[in-house]
Amino acid sequence: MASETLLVAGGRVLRPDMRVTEADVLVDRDAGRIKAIDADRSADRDPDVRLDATDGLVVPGLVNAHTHVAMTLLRGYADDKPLDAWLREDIWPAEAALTPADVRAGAELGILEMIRSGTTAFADMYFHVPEVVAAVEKAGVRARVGHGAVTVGKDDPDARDDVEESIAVAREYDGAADGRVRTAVMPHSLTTVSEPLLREAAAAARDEGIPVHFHANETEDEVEPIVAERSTRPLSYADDVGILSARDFLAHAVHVDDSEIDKLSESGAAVVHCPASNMKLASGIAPVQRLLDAGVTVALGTDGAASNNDLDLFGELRDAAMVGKLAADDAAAVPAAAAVRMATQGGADALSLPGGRVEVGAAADLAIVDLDAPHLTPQHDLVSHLAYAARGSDVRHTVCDGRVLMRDREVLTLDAERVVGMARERAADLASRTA
Ligand SMILES: CSC[C@H]1O[C@@H](n2cnc3c(O)ncnc32)[C@H](O)[C@@H]1O
Ligand SMILES: [Zn+2]
Repeated sequence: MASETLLVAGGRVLRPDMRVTEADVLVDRDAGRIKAIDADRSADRDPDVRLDATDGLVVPGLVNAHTHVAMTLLRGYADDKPLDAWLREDIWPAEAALTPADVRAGAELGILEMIRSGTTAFADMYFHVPEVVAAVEKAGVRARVGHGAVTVGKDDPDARDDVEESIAVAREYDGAADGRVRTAVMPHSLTTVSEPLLREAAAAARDEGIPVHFHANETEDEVEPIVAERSTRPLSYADDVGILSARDFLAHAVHVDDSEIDKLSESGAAVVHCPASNMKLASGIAPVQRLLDAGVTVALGTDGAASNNDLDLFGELRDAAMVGKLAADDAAAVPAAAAVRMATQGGADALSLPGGRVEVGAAADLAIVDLDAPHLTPQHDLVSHLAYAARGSDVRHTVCDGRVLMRDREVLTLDAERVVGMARERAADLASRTA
């Protein structure tokens, strides 16, 4: 029996080399792959499903390469503090009160927000991971998920338990949701996990062929103790404990020196740039153009919704292009195409997930951006529009793995009203419990 088809018809298409061409995109729904990109618009005149892309631009589904999705419940809970105080005084005490049902509600809310703004894949570091997996499965997106292990401040058995949970969760859920869920071992950071347990996490990940994901070089306060205690830079330490390989990806890399940029480039480890979170927590400005010049794979992440405060990756695209110029003191740095590559190809490559490119044979993970808007008029350069002018609310349809997740701005896989209502209830209850 012939497989079912989806035709995304009447639009323009962003190609992997950043050219924009007029074409229809034909999708094999059973395989979840792009079957044809047809400039003659004759690919399939009778598809099983048709999406209208008139006045639209078909782009790869965006990849949010670092978040803590259930932190949507903590959006606006604590603002205007630097990272360390924010985590210790507000966020960690609140997170200690989160139940599995809270994480489920927060994850569904975050995924709803991401589907609405054209994100089809994300990396998530949190706890109560089965709830995140269930939300991903239901919503139809892709994710690389993991349990974030923290050992600082815990006695030995508790510290070990947390790292073992990170390893066990990574083993158990890799390949869940028909392969849309992949995993990573996720030690929280180089300063919040002890050296022996970092080494154990690294060894387990290597044995399983699973990546390691962690926060690194986010603030000066995090770099200084490592340099003082170990007389080495944090990424040299990360390399030494075994968490800097071509599979691994780290969030932030704000305060990196030349030797660390070389290390990233030699190892093949990817960086997830989180410009909004870095600005809001005043962590610093990552040297993105220098990373790109060194050949490092750079992706974009929102970080959690409590330090952003949204999960709209279009905001990161714009922030990355803008702040990249400031960091380099050069208006030509991080041009629009580089920012778009980070949000698409860079994200898929960093996470080792399918997608990130609209090309034949690639995963059918797509966002169709509606160009018929005053703020997207005129249309001299659509790559410029994606980086500097488009917003998540411009996304008209979202497709992941060949399945339509949002059609004409209506999310089909989640009941938006129920998800928002549940998140409101859970957040109010959490606030009353932590007051
Ligand atoms: C233990 S699960 C992950 C953990 O990370 C916390 N977190 C959120 N944002 C950041 C950030 O910018 N740097 C470091 N850690 C962060 C989150 O609240 C969870 O506790
Ligand atoms: Zn983070």
